[in-house]
Amino acid sequence: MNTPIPKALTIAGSDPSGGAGVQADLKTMGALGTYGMSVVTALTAQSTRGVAGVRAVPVDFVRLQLDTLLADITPDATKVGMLATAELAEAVGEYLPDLANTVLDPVMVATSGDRLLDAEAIGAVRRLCARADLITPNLDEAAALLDRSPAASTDAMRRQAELLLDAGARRVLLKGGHLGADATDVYADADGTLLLPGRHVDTRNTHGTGCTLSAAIAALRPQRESWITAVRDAKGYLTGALTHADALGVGHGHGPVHHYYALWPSRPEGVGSRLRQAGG
Ligand SMILES: Nc1ncnc2c1ncn2[C@@H]1O[C@H](COP(=O)(O)OP(=O)(O)OP(=O)(O)O)[C@@H](O)[C@H]1O
Ligand SMILES: Cc1ncc(COP(=O)(O)O)c(N)n1
Repeated sequence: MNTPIPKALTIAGSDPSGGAGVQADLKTMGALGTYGMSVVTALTAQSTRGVAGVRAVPVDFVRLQLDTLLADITPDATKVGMLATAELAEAVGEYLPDLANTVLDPVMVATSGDRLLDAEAIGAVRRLCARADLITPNLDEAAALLDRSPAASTDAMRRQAELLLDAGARRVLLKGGHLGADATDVYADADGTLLLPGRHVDTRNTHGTGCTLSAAIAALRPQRESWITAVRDAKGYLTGALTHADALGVGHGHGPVHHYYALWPSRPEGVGSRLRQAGG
C-alpha cells in the first residue's frame, strides 16, 4: 500500500517575485515532500526591492476559496501568513478550530520595511494567536503582540515567549534572526522554553525567510512525531536554503532563499537532462 502524501494549505498573500508569501510556501512544501495548496488573502505588487502596493482580497471571496477547498480536501496542516486587514484576520480565525496542525506567522512588516498588516488589525491577530497550534513571530511582531519593546537578548526572548503563552498561545517559536549574528530562536510550550541555536549565514538574500520557515514547519509536522522535531528540521531546511541563496542570485534587492537547494544539482540544466533521460 502506498503511504499517502501529506497535504498542507497556506492561507497567505501573493508575492510576484516568488520569494515570500504563497509562492515561497508552495515551493517549500513541494521541496519537503508535502502537497501544497493555497488560499490567497491579498495581492502585493512586490519585488526583491520592496512593496509597491497591496490589495486585500474581498473577505467573502476568501471565505469562498476556503469553503470550496475544504469541502473537498482536508489538509494535514495549515499555515497562515499575511492577513492584511482585521476583517480577514477575523474571518480566517473562524476556520482555525476545525483545521489540524495550524501554524500562524503573524506577518506585519516585510523585510523591506513595508506594512503588510493594517495597524488597527493587530488586535484581531492577537485574538488569532490563541487559536493556532503554533505562532512564529519575529522580534518586532512579538513586541507588537505584547505591546512592549522588542527583546534585545536571548533571555528577553525567553521571557517574551513565556508572556505570549500566558496571553493564550499554545506554542511559540520566537525568531531571533534580527538579533545580533547568531540566528538563535526560542521555542516555548507548556513543557518549558528551549533555545534553538542556528548557524548564521552571511547573505543579504533573506527575503521570505519567515514565510519559508513557517511553511516548512507546516509541511513537516505531518511527517514528524512532535512539534519540536518539525521546528528543528524546518530550521535546518531554512539554513540550507539561506546558504545557497547567493548561488540563486535572483533580483537586485534582498533576493529569495534557494528553496530547491537539495533537489537541484548545482546547475539547473542538470534537471533538464534528468527529465530527458526519464522521458527516454
Ligand atoms: N542570516 C541568517 N542566517 C541564518 N538564519 C537566519 C538568518 N536570518 C534569519 N535567520 C533565521 O530565519 C528565520 C526567520 O527569522 P527572522 O527573525 O528573520 O524572521 P522574519 O523577520 O519573520 O523573517 P524576514 O526577515 O524574512 O521578515 C529564523 O529561524 C532565523 O533564526
Ligand atoms: C505576500 C507576502 N507575505 C509575507 C511577506 C513577508 O516576508 P518577508 O518579511 O520575509 O519579506 C512578504 N514580503 N510578502
